[in-house]
This record gives sequence, C-alpha cells and structure tokens, in this order.
Amino acid sequence: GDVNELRKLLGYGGFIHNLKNYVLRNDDTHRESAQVQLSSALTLVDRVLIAHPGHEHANTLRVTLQRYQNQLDTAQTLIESGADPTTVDRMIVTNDNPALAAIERWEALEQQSIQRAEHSSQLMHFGAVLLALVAATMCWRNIRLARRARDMDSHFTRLQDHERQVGRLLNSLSTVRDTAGIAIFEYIANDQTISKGSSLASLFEGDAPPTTLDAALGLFPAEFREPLARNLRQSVSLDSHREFDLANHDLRLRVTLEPILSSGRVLCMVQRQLAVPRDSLEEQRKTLSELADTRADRIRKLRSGLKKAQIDLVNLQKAAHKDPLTNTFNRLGFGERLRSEVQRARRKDQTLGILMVDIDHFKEVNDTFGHAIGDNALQLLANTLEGLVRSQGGDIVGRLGGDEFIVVLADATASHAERTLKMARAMLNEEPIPECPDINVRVQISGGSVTLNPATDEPGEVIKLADAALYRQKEVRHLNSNGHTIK
Ligand SMILES: Nc1nc2c(ncn2[C@@H]2O[C@H](COP(=O)(O)OP(=O)(O)OP(=O)(O)O)[C@@H](O)[C@H]2O)c(=O)[nH]1
Repeated sequence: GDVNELRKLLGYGGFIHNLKNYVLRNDDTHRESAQVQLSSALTLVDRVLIAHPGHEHANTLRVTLQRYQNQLDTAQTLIESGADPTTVDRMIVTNDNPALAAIERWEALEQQSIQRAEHSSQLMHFGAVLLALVAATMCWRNIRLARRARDMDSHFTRLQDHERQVGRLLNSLSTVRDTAGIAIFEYIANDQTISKGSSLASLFEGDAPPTTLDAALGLFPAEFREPLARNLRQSVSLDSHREFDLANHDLRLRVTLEPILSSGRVLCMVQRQLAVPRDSLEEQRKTLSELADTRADRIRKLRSGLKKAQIDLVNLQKAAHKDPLTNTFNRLGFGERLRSEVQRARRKDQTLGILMVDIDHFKEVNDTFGHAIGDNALQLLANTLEGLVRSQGGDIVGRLGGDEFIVVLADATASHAERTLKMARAMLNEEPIPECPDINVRVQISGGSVTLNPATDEPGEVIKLADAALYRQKEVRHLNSNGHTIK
C-alpha cells in the first residue's frame, strides 16, 4: 500500500510534474502541491524506515526525496529571485525521476518477498497436507490393524466355536456309534397271535406287521427264534444275549432279548441290538500278550512254589524219618532203612550185625543234672555210635525211644557188633558229658548183639532177640554195680 501511495505522489502528475509546472509557470499552487506531495512521500518513507531501519530501498528513496526537497527549495529561491524559468527548469528540474526507479526496485523487491511468502505458504500448505496425509495414513493403518485384530478375534472365536462344535460332534458321533445300532422291536404276545405295537409302527416302514408267531419270529436272528418261541409259549423269563462281529466293520453287535412280563406271562419281547466298538487287532494283540505275560508270570510263580514245596516235602520226609535230638533215624526211618538193608544183604547173601544199646541208670542222669544234661548224654552216645559205623555203606544208627539205640552193621555178625559196643564203651569212658557240672560222670551203656541172616531170619524177631540180650546184660551189670552206675 505504501509503495502505491508513493507511486501516486511521485509518479505521473506527482511531485516532478508539479515542480515543473511551478518553475515554468511560476504558479504557487503547483509549488504547494509539489511540497505536499514531497512531504507526504517523506512521511511515508520515514514511517517505513522507523519500522524497517535497514530497508535498503526506503533509504535510497529517502536520499532521492531529500535531493527533491533541495531542488524545490533551490528552484523556489531562483524563481523568486527572478531567474529565467526555462534556465531554472533546465538547471534544476530534469525529466529524470530517480524516485520512480527506486520505487520500481522497492516494488520488485516487495513482489519478490510476496512471492516468497506465497511460496513458503504454499510449502507450508503442502507440508500440512503431507502431514495430514501421513496422519491419515497412520490413522487408516491403525484402523486397519484394529479391524484386522477384531477380524482375528472373531475368527478365533469362530474357530473356538468350530472346535467346540467339532468336539460336540465327535462326542455325539461316539454316542451315536454306541447307540445307533439300538433297534427295538416290540411285539405283543397274545397267545399264539402276535400283533405289532402301534407306537413302533414306523419301524416297519409300511410293511405289514407280522400277525403270527412264526412271522414275528422270522424277524429275529436264527439263534433267538427257538428260545424265543419256547419262552413265548411257556411264558417264562428269557434273558439271553449273543454277540456277533459285523463283517467289514470295526464293530460288534450285541443282541439281547428281554421279555416284558405281566402276571407271569410274556407280554412282549424286546430285542436290543447294541453296536459296540470291536477291539482293534493291535489292542487284541496287546491284551493277548498281556494275558500271556500274566500266565507266564503265574507259571513261573507256580514253578518256584512247586520247587519250594518239593524241597519242603523232602525236608519234611527227612524230618519224619529222623530223631530231631540226635539226628539218628527214628523208629519209622530205621524201619525203612532196615528193610532196604535186609533186601540188599539178601541179594548179596550177607549177614547183618545187630547191636541194641541202652544207657545204664539214665534216669539218674536226668534226676541229678536235669533233662538238658540228659539230652547231651543222649547226643554224646549217638555221636559215638555214628563215629564207629561206616558213613558210606549199609550201616544204620537209630534211636528206638528214650535212651535205647540200635546199630545195624552191614556185612557183619554179632561179634562185629560186640566189638563196636566195646569200642563205644571205651570212647565214652574217655568223654565227659558236655556241660555236665560233674566232669567225672561218664555215660555207661549196656548192649545186646545178634547176627541177622536175611535168608533165614525174620528181622523183627531178630531185633527182639537183640533186645533180650541187652536186658540180660543190663541185669548182669546192675547186679555187678550194686545200683551205682554213675561214676
Ligand atoms: N533227657 C532225656 N531223658 C529222656 C528222654 N527220653 C526218655 N528219657 C528218660 O530216660 C529214662 C529212661 O529210663 P529207663 O530206661 O526206664 O531207666 P534207666 O534209668 O535207664 O534204667 P535202666 O535202663 O534200667 O538202666 C526216663 O527217666 C525218661 O524220662 C529224652 O529224650 N531226654
């Protein structure tokens, strides 16, 4: 606005024009107009310079306007002093108007800055648009992401629903598989006439219901017909079931027949067919191998039990044949061994030496030192006799009861037995009874000996003879010892 105003004040019809008219016509009105225009222009420029002290074009214009003021003042002085107007005009006023050139430059500059401002505002505008675009894009992306997240959420929910549905479906499928095979045929029996239950009419799908017993029975599997007919006729309860493998299916059909009774009569028969999953081959194999393992385990246990029982039996047999205190044969064991020894001797045509032994006054040992010491005396005698017989061969030592022992010597006679008795006495004479408080006490024995010839003798009789010989000797010893046998 200032530049336009200056152009008006200084341009065509402005200061130069009025100055020229004043000089050439000496017209004060033109001079005053020129002065007003020049003053206004100076005021304007000064105002610009106050706002923009360093304004290059305003400064140039200010200098030019100062020169104009000088021209006007000089022209006025010359004109008033009567100088020739044309000369003054030629000298002072020229057609040249440097102020206009300055204004032009100023204007160009302003134009330029306006353009720049416009340019930068365009740039800013562009930037703003760009930012808006970026923001919009981001916003749009966010929206898209949010939408995708929501889509995924709902997709996930749908998947879960689907999964639940599939689960339900699978459950119901297995239920269906278990129960789909159930078919119920119901018949009402009325004596020999069978009529179909009306509520189950649909099962026959339009076929005429069976009206006779035979026709109705024909609907059941062959193996049920006979028992069903019998039960229907006899009006008794039937509880029967059969299972069939369904060919080409992994299923077994379990068919049951159940009578519905009323007042002791069969009202109707209900046949239930239940399809059950058949064990897979692998499961069957597994079950079989488990069964085999269990059986093998049981057989192993049985075997080891049997072995133990056999050992126990042998031990028991041994125990049954032995005297637990002295480990010599008891009466039972001795009898068995004697029989086999007699047979052997008979085969070999040999005789046996029999020796019966008894402790003298054994009762006194028990009474004086107690039963435990008495036991030790019995063991000492048994060990002595065992030590004198041949461990390998047919010799036998047995305890017939109490303090009475018997010795059988294979391939021997009574004199062998007598020698054994002497040796036993000699050894016992050297040996105190174990743990006996009186170390001078010795086990003293009496003995009776005989020869057993299996070819002619009866063993029982021979043993009685030996016993008699023993008691004879006992009597002699008692007599000699005067009743004092414990030394
Ligand atoms: N310590 C002990 N004593 C026994 C056992 N069996 C029997 N007796 C005892 O042995 C004694 C046998 O006595 P008898 O044979 O009648 O008499 P004895 O004192 O030996 O007299 P004689 O034979 O006539 O010399 C009894 O007192 C029985 O109680 C036993 O296993 N251990």
